[in-house]
Amino acid sequence: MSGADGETQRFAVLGAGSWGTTFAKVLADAGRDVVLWARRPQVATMISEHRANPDYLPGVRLPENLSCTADPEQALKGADVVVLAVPSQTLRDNLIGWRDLLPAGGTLVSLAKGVELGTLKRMSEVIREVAEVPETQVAVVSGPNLAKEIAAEQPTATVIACTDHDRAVALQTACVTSYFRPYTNTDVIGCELGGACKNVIALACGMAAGLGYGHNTTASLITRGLAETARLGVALGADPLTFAGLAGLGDLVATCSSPLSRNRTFGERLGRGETLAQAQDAAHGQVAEGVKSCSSLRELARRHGVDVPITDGVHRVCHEGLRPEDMAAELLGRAQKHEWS
Ligand SMILES: NC(=O)C1=CN([C@@H]2O[C@H](COP(=O)(O)OP(=O)(O)OC[C@H]3O[C@@H](n4cnc5c(N)ncnc54)[C@H](O)[C@@H]3O)[C@@H](O)[C@H]2O)C=CC1
Ligand SMILES: O=C(CO)COP(=O)(O)O
Repeated sequence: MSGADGETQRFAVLGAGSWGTTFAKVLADAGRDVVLWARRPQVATMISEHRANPDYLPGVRLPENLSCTADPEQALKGADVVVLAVPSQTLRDNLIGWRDLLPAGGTLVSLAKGVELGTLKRMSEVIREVAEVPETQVAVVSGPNLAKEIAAEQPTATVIACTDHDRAVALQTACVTSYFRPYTNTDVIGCELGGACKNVIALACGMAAGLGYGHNTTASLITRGLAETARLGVALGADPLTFAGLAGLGDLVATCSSPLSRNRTFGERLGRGETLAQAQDAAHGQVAEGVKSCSSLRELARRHGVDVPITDGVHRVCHEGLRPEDMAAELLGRAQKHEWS
């Protein structure tokens, strides 16, 4: 990777939703040369001419040194680092369209938090497969990173995970700002699992809030959610310590507690008795990844013989008509056990 200090790299951020736009702002604020790709030309025009992306980040002024285009070829021209910021279930198809434009030897970075339906692959696995690159060329960013807070330059930390430590350090250097503090990790599996699972647990916490339950219920779901995330992660080869870190507990707490979380908000609507379709309408096209990842994670856990009762309940509420109050009763009515068994 050119420029270990991050100075000479050119970044393409593909996806101008909440997180893609915010991450591009972070890179621009860090002084990097960055081009953002927006799917809709009107979004690209709005960003280029008015320094704003009001559909996703109302009230946020984007830096002057951030350019935006709706042409992927233009976004990717000369890029050393490609940041993928589209919803996880769309990553494969988008990447197939961009494959021939990707830089040889460049770093591919996933911002997406999900597990692909059908293949049950993590996003870095999808990237490796489609782009035909080694795992050392793929990095992921994951942590307590609610886009709107970061766009408002509120302090936060994150994890940049790559099996190639030097590559992770180069990215860390490239995106550090006064409000954004990245740490490195080589446990890509754990960081990705943490990011995908917390969306499902946030749906459960939202359901609990919608049912009128308080902080004890939320804390119990967060803690037992972390236990099932770690169980699954370890079965897949993750380092258990990762789940105590920013991409595990950190992201879980932020997402399960914040009204800014789309997953938690979605779950809250279900808990109040709305249907899946009503909750989807209210999301206005913004992604609540856990609604799909609950199914892929549940299947992944089944294949590895891992018990994930909260994820299973969320799947059944979202896709099999179980009522949230019945999910709560079922979770409480399970056979009693030791906390760590
Ligand atoms: N928003 C947040 O606070 C954070 C989001 N993430 C993750 O980043 C990924 C992207 O999330 P956001 O930017 O928040 O999503 P979003 O819903 O705000 O934006 C998604 C973007 O992808 C584009 N896109 C490209 N192809 C698409 C397709 N086929 N269908 C739908 N959209 C398509 C959309 O036009 C839009 O610009 C997700 O996996 C999410 O879990 C991770 C950390 C923070
Ligand atoms: O990943 C996130 C925070 O780290 C964003 O969560 P939501 O997708 O639920 O808004």
